[in-house]
Amino acid sequence: MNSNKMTINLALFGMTQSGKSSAGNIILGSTDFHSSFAPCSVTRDCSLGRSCHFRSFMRRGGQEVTLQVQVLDTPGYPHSRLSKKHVRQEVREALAHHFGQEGLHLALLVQRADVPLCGQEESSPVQMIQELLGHTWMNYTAILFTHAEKIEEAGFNEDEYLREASETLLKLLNSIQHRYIFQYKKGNSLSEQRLKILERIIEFVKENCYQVLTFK
Ligand SMILES: Nc1nc2c(ncn2[C@@H]2O[C@H](COP(=O)(O)OP(=O)(O)OP(=O)(O)O)[C@@H](O)[C@H]2O)c(=O)[nH]1
Repeated sequence: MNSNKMTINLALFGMTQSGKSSAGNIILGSTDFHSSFAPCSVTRDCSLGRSCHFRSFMRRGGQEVTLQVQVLDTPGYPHSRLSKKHVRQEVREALAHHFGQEGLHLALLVQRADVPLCGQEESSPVQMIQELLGHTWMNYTAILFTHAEKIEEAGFNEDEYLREASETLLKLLNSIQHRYIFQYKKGNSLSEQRLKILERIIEFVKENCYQVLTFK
């Protein structure tokens, strides 16, 4: 790694229509990923998007670092058309292809805040993360709650929401050291949202001492 340049590698996981592509676009500040409402799964293939280079965003050892973010968008899991086996294989190959050598800094589990996370079945995205990232998955995973404006509309703040969350979600948050981000569609401008999300992601990556997971 060039000490004045840093690339942060992220992968998005989540159920169909949870808002993965839209979150990826917000993080990258682009429209690289096709995002739309549908009564079925939209994304069929993995794809990698790259942000522009940010200057004056991050410092390391007193030096200004130029930062670039790479985001891997993945098909929803479970998928409305593709088998679970197919999706797992597609994502496994994409992780090895894009992050095999460089490594993955953080997997974002994209979860709708207005859909309670209940008992984790074999077909849940968390199971896929565990399978693909291996036994240290919990050190490299954070939850990105989309549709967070629905929480506000229902009169909850973030702390109240988390206090009343399902046992499954609370257990998951405990195991990933309470790494979570709320993404709001209303109110803040897109660039404000992006900045807030990026700051949290960088915080998590720093707390993890910039460690990465590699895939052979
Ligand atoms: N209100 C609201 N809508 C959102 C939010 N995030 C995404 N959406 C909408 O949800 C729909 C699905 O978003 P996508 O980004 O395509 O979701 P996806 O997980 O990539 O979908 P698949 O590829 O089908 O799995 C789109 O209409 C988005 O505009 C959010 O935070 N709030």
